[in-house]
Amino acid sequence: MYNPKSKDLDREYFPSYHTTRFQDQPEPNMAVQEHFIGLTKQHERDLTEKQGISVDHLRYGGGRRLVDVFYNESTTNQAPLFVFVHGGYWQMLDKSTSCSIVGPLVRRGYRVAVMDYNLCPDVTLETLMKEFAGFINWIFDYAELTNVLEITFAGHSAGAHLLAQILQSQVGINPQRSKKVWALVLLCGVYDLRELYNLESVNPKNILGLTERNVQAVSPMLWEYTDVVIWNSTKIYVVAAEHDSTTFIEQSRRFAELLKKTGFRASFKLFPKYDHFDIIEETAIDESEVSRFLRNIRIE
Ligand SMILES: N[C@@H](CC(=O)c1ccccc1NC=O)C(=O)O
Repeated sequence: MYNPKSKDLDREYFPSYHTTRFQDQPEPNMAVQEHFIGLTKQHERDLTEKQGISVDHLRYGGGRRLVDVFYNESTTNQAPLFVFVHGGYWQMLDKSTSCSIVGPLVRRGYRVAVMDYNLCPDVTLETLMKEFAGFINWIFDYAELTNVLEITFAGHSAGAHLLAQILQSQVGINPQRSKKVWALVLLCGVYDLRELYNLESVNPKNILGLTERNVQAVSPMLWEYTDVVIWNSTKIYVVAAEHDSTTFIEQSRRFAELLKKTGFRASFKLFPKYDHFDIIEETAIDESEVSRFLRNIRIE
């Protein structure tokens, strides 16, 4: 139990119920989600239409396994690479809602990759995670081909969960590769799926394909990490938003503790004022708290 006081687990695992915005709307939770989708799609259009940013469309596999890489005329060959993985409970959203983070980072010299992945129920969560491991290896191949020396990965919500896999030895990252990873930023994620997979609201008709037997295999909080030393130059930030549920905040806090105890350079950070959605929306604003945090990682 991550929030022993709660009697409503559906609510604990529905981030939109915890926003303090849109309180004048009949259903603030619907409003916050609609706003998020509308605004993030606008951010995507602005990149090419208003900000002079270019994009390469690439593919790392079949179906929806697509990657967009953004840069502008000042981007150097040796630019650091920033990779963003979207959330949406493994069943919604795509790269058109993943581009808020791009503008401020491209303007500060990064090349930024956002990606799509096959969603549940087209694939089970176990299959999605295998495909995501394929993406991680693909992006390191891409980095090698393009002479990238430094990579930062960030994931939001379900995307943070997917990204945690990079630390698992089965994914097969070697020390040459892990040394390139400057930071791993896990924003508002879930790392233990045992409470969540039984909830019809989050996992309707079990579209994630989870059972009591395989839920441990998809829960980073329950894994054993054996390849810790290869990550000794990577900073890991496990971040939660103040207006996330107690369960979400506690999952992040405890995941950070677990990583620290295991020997990773991990820290927990609670971002005041933000909720699950504006923490991503505001990555589009050059001087927002979250943007400043993301770019300071490099100089910390
Ligand atoms: N239906 C969920 C939506 C949701 O969880 C979500 C939406 C956008 C981005 C991330 C999300 N959550 C985790 O991946 C809710 O209403 O909170």
